[in-house]
Amino acid sequence: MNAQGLAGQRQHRSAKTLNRRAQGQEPHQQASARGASQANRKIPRHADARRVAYEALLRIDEQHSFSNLLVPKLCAHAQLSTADSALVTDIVYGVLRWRGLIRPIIAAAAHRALDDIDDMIVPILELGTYQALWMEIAPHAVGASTVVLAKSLYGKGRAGFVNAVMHQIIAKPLQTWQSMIVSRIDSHNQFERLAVRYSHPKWIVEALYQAWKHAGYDEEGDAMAVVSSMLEEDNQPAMVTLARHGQAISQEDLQAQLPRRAVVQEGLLSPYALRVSGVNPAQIPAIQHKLVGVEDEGSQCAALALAHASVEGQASDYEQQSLASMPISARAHWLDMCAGPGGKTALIASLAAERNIVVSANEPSAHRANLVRSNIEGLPSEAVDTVYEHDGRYFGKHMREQFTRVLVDAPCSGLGALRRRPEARWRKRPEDIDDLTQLQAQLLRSGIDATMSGGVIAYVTCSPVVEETVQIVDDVLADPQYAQRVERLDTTEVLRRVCKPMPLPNRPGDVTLFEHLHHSDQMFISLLRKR
Ligand SMILES: C[S@@+](CC[C@H](N)C(=O)[O-])C[C@H]1O[C@@H](n2cnc3c(N)ncnc32)[C@H](O)[C@@H]1O
Repeated sequence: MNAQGLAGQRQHRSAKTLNRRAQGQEPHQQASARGASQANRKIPRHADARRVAYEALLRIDEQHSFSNLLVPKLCAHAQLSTADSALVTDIVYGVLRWRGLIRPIIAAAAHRALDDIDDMIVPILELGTYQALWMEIAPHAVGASTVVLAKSLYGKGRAGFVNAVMHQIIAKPLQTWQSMIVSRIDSHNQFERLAVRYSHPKWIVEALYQAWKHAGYDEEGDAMAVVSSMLEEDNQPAMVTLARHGQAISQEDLQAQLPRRAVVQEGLLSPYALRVSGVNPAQIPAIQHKLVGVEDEGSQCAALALAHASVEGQASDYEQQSLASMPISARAHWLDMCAGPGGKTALIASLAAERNIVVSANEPSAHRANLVRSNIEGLPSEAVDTVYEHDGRYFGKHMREQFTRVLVDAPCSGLGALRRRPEARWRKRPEDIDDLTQLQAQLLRSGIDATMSGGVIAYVTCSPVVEETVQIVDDVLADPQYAQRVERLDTTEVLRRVCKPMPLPNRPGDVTLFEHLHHSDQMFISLLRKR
């Protein structure tokens, strides 16, 4: 199958789905196995783990559910054991991550296009393929359990088909399938080859390539090999990272609260970070008391960069004269303009409080604004004076030059955090980025306008995509209204000063953190100062 064949197959498939949606029908309402399926699909209590995984996949596809919310809910409903719940999570997340390769394998093994296979059977084959080729589960046992699942839901006929396809699939190891499928793609189409090998949409592979080329790291080495490493990282589950809220608790006291079984690693980038696995964060007392949050290290670096960049002139005077004895309204203020759910708010507000500075947070979504309020409960009451629910563009107009530091953690495509959201890569569209860039630029302008002379603005995204990052900053700074009034700071210098030693670009200016280099989410940080 050539590149166009694979891409065409996916497009055709989604066109088929969209067409059904346009007619008011969900995909499951038309395929041939459907009549029986609806009755059989009600998950019984104590259902088999694979049956729960199947239901999760269907609902994620049909109802656009989020896997991180749906899977625990279904596992709880089915009263699965902890081990079975972990199995369901592994399988569902694995299929969601790898389906860009799993689907061509199924099509090749079935000797037919995926569109010619019943929509209700494809997820059963996806689950079987992932378990047989990716997990260390005996392939023949997987084949048998996959056939049993198909038979129990859709009867003997379809189980026979599943049996035949699974038989083909387990006959070859993953590497053989991978090479075979990739070799069918034109060797000149390197992006498509990487897209299929590492199961990403091609446009994301191209966007990551461009992001790397712009990021200013050592140019030695093959950029395509670097992109392969990034894609590989996207397919690995991320470790949980904790962020201590400033001096609220020491690293030692936090470690003492972790259960013995926890695997603990010092932060790689942030002095406030602790990486953990084998522990449910919700059960750690310091998390319950909001002295510590769950926050990726890239985000922690962004918060630290804002807090430690040098302010000058009026902003510097304000910060130095800000005293605990002063009323809150008279103290220096920082603004967290796009704050929900409040991970960065808690860290920057704890750092600000150490200097008698107050943070104002803002989040237009009421639900997310409440998450911000909840996230800051462990901080001293004067650390955050208000959680506004405005559109961020309000501040540049109505609170001009009020803040000494402003964080614009802009809404973005989130392509830098794909490893945390297994289904996200298939839901994003290049048009999503076009829709966001205008808002991103307006929020940055608003942030600059809300900053007083000598103050600092951090423009941050958890996306490395050039159009959402460096291009936004370049365009705003090229505008004559801002060109003379704003200078770009050297973010590499600030991160070198406040974070642990880490790879940084070879030139001064903005920094993009990359999963494969920093083992954090991909985070873009640009620091600007108002003249
Ligand atoms: C990347 S998230 C922020 C993450 C947050 N800073 C944290 O660390 O937890 C972007 C946020 O911007 C909010 N947002 C969307 N449109 C906005 C607007 N017009 N003005 C301000 N915030 C907006 C979104 O609701 C979302 O919560």
